[in-house]
Amino acid sequence: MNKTVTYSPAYTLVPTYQCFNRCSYCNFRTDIGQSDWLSVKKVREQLHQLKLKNVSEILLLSGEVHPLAHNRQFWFERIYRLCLLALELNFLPHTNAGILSWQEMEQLKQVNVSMGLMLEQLTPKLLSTVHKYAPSKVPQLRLQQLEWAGKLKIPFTTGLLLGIGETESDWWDSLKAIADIQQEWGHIQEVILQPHSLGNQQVISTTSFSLERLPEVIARSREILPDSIRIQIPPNLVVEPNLLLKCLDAGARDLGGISPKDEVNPDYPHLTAEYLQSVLETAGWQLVPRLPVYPQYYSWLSPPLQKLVKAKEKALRCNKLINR
Ligand SMILES: O=c1nc2n(C[C@H](O)[C@H](O)[C@H](O)CO)c3cc(O)ccc3cc-2c(=O)[nH]1
Ligand SMILES: C[C@H]1O[C@@H](n2cnc3c(N)ncnc32)[C@H](O)[C@@H]1O
Ligand code: MET
Ligand code: SF4
Repeated sequence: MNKTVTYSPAYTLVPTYQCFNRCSYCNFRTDIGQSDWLSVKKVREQLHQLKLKNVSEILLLSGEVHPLAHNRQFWFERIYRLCLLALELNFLPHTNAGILSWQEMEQLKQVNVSMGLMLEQLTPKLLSTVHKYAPSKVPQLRLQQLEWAGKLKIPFTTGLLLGIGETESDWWDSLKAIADIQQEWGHIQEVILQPHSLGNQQVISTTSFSLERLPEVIARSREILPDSIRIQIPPNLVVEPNLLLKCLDAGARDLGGISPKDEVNPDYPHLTAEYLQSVLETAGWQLVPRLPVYPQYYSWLSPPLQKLVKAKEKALRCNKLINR
């Protein structure tokens, strides 16, 4: 068996924390007008400091502006501009900015090597609970986004948020929906199985996902999802070494972006890749860095993006040798 586990050395940018949705599990959002927009100037400074570190991915995670709000265009252009800047500085952008119009997605494809949107869960019943005030979380809308990304040939990351009030059979329904979309379009690189983890900002006082169930969810996901999809789990939310190893035994093969701060779950700091490697080694696993786009999708990218990706791939290989 190939005992390789991947992760993406990443840095997260947040264009805005302001969000018109109110998912009751969210520790990220602020109300409209209650936080600053990330400026191009500030990002330029931040990214310049990063230049020598081994970071390849810039993950842009954003709060959302209502599609009909007067500042939707301003929001979109800021995100586009930040992606461009990241590219100019030789980083590879991956944007998850929630629901986008077809045109917005088409434009972001030009400045992203891959994009993401969590399905969360397929069941509509969450629309009367945790998603009651979150119009962006309508499951059919999210499925449509996954299909559009497929039609536009955008390498994509999606996933489930576990433990937000869904049942066990809801998990399998959500996974089957993703499997069906993959069957048709083949653009889904990874599925994140994200355990809902309580933080100190969120409005509900429900419980976190019971982590000990994660290995069985992974094992069943491995049966439902096609082999072309890698299963990702966040190591900062699954910190107990034995549990992490059980998740790998069950079929997880990717640890996602490892960045200085997990913006979505700021109460759960990331461990370093070196530490994770030391845990994985005890069971014969090897942790290797990857890019935010997998090689089988390189031909989907525009020629300038392909060129940059190939250069980054080379750099990744060299760094790996230097670090050994
Ligand atoms: O590559 C991605 N990683 C996503 N990640 C994983 C990310 O790579 C890292 O685990 C950290 O969030 C980086 O700070 C998420 C993590 C979460 O806690 C919640 C949501 C996401 C969503 C994405 C995503 O769309 N694309
Ligand atoms: C960007 C993604 O972050 C996830 N997300 C939002 N809040 C939490 C939380 N408390 N715990 C874990 N994941 C969360 C959702 O799945 C969203 O789509
Ligand atoms: N707002 C987007 C979503 O929920 C991405 C960031 S969530 C912290 O899909
Ligand atoms: S999870 Fe995303 S959509 Fe929901 S409130 Fe938070 S930022 Fe907004």
